Amino acid sequence: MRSYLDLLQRILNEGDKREDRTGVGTLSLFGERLRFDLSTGFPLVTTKRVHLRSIIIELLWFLRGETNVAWLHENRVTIWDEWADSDGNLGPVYGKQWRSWAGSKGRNHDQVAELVSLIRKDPYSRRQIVSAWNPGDLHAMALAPCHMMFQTYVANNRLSLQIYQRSADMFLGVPFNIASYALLTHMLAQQADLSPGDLIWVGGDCHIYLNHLDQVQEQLGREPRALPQLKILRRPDSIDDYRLNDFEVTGYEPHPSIKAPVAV
Ligand SMILES: Nc1nc(=O)c2c([nH]1)NC[C@@H]1CN(c3ccc(C(=O)N[C@@H](CCC(=O)O)C(=O)O)cc3)CN21
Ligand SMILES: O=c1ccn([C@H]2C[C@H](O)[C@@H](COP(=O)(O)O)O2)c(=O)[nH]1
Repeated sequence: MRSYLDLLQRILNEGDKREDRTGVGTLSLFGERLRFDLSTGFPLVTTKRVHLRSIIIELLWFLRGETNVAWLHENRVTIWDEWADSDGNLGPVYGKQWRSWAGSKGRNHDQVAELVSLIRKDPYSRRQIVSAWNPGDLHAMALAPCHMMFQTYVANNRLSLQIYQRSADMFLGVPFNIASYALLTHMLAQQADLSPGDLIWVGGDCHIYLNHLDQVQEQLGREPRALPQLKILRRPDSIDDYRLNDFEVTGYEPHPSIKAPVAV
């Protein structure tokens, strides 16, 4: 994860200091890319402890098509609470757009199921895309999608995935986002009988919140450690059938966690 740390350092050195929607203020750079070869290890930040359980639960929640925090709560995950209304609703966020994008003539599009079948049927298709950016629904979402679009690519029996993140909270959100899409790449590859290839993360506005600067400095003083390995313990029948205990991570020995307030 050296490349992630290098990007943090570059934002500290060269970032544009600016106001933002939350009122906290950030240092920001635009248009950055990180690449991880998933065959060499699972990209989970080691310079602080990252809570993978929350990440897996959040991804399963997206895949269930959920947009209410109730299911997250049943699984003791609270990361979306600040944005939910009093009934727990977030509006038509990722789960809705991924699994039932409302198209014309009342037709719903299950983009994820369509992606899996397209990867299987036409691995060289250049249309292997899932988008959460639905302009007609943005007004009703608690937060506009940050990781808004991803594309997959098959070569040499390896499935690669590129994710575009328009807005990236480099300290809190991005370690979650990278691990989440690495998991999704493993799952999609397994469903298509392929090996996981590269994960390419592309960030638009890549920012460090001004109340995360000490935490980032603390992290940059630490030596990154070997990446853990991810194993999926069985082959579920479909992308809908994964459960928390299907995932096993070994060799994760991170530095201690570092707390930081989330900007709302
Ligand atoms: N400003 C901001 N940053 C984000 O990363 C973010 C948002 N807003 N809004 C929507 C979601 C919610 N996400 C979040 C929210 C909180 C944490 C967080 O507090 N992480 C803690 C551990 C929390 C836990 O596992 O329970 C951390 O130390 O990483 C992470 C991602 C990512 N997104
Ligand atoms: O998965 C996520 C979700 C959100 N973020 C961050 C990026 C920004 O700091 C905020 C969103 O604010 P906007 O004003 O809508 O850009 O949340 C993230 O990094 N990852």
